[in-house]
Amino acid sequence: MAEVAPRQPFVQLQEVTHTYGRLNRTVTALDKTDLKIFEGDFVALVGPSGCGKSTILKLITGLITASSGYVLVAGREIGAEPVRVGMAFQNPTMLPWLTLRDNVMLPLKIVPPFRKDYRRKRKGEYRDRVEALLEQVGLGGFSDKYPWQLSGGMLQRASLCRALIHEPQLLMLDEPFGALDQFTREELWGVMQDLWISRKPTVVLVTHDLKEAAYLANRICVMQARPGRIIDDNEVPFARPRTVAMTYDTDFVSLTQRLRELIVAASPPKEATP
Ligand SMILES: Nc1ncnc2c1ncn2[C@@H]1O[C@H](COP(=O)(O)OP(=O)(O)OP(=O)(O)O)[C@@H](O)[C@H]1O
Repeated sequence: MAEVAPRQPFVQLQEVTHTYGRLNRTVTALDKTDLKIFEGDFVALVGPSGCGKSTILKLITGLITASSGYVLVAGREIGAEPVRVGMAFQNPTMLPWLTLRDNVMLPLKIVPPFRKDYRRKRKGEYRDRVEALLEQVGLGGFSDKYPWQLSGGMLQRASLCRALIHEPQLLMLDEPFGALDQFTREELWGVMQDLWISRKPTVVLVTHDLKEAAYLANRICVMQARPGRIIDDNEVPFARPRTVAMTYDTDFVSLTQRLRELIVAASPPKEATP
């Protein structure tokens, strides 16, 4: 019988250590960390403040270089080949002088291979593509509005569109729903889930919200601080599409409680206050 080759991870951290600062003022943000993320996966990183979640995002996107160890994307060391990345943060940072359509269109103007065709396709295909995506996230009819005319939830929807419009191989989400009220946040989980189901990008989500991690991710990696390490890697077994109602089910609540206990145990002790 022919042997089946093992599936190759799309992103791999091998014994990665990252230290910020120099001389006697250094912080080991990440210590000998291993992580494998497969194509089309949705991985959430959770853990106490300062455990190195954002550092992992920066390493995977090549914004910083590991002090030691290897960061591989698509089987090659990061930086060897350009990788298309989409990002969304807590603050949607839209350009105020551009309409929603033009804000979402920006990556097509900047990122290869799209930028080469930008002028030619701008009025046609690219514009339709932006409109279709805005429609999918419930922003149909708002493309001519300016950022100041929209609510925080609407801007975050647009920010997800901007992160996805250029079909990124990797989607990095750094607490994208952290500044929204609970209802808007839950609505946006649904939007994000629909986008993931229809496009299957490889996603890494950093969040402090354990319910959000369990709603959205296929895998949840729990980290500890000082030094930053992954101490637990959980498959999330719940069927998709997930709903807010499911977050009250016993299995869902047990999972988030277990994660919470792990994080509390992994948090550095609070300094005593006089
Ligand atoms: N540019 C930097 N210079 C020095 N130290 C840094 C720098 N960036 C991060 N750190 C430190 O590295 C550690 C990990 O930071 P990182 O931002 O990755 O953590 P995090 O888990 O994303 O934190 P949070 O949940 O609070 O956003 C922290 O102790 C932080 O203070």
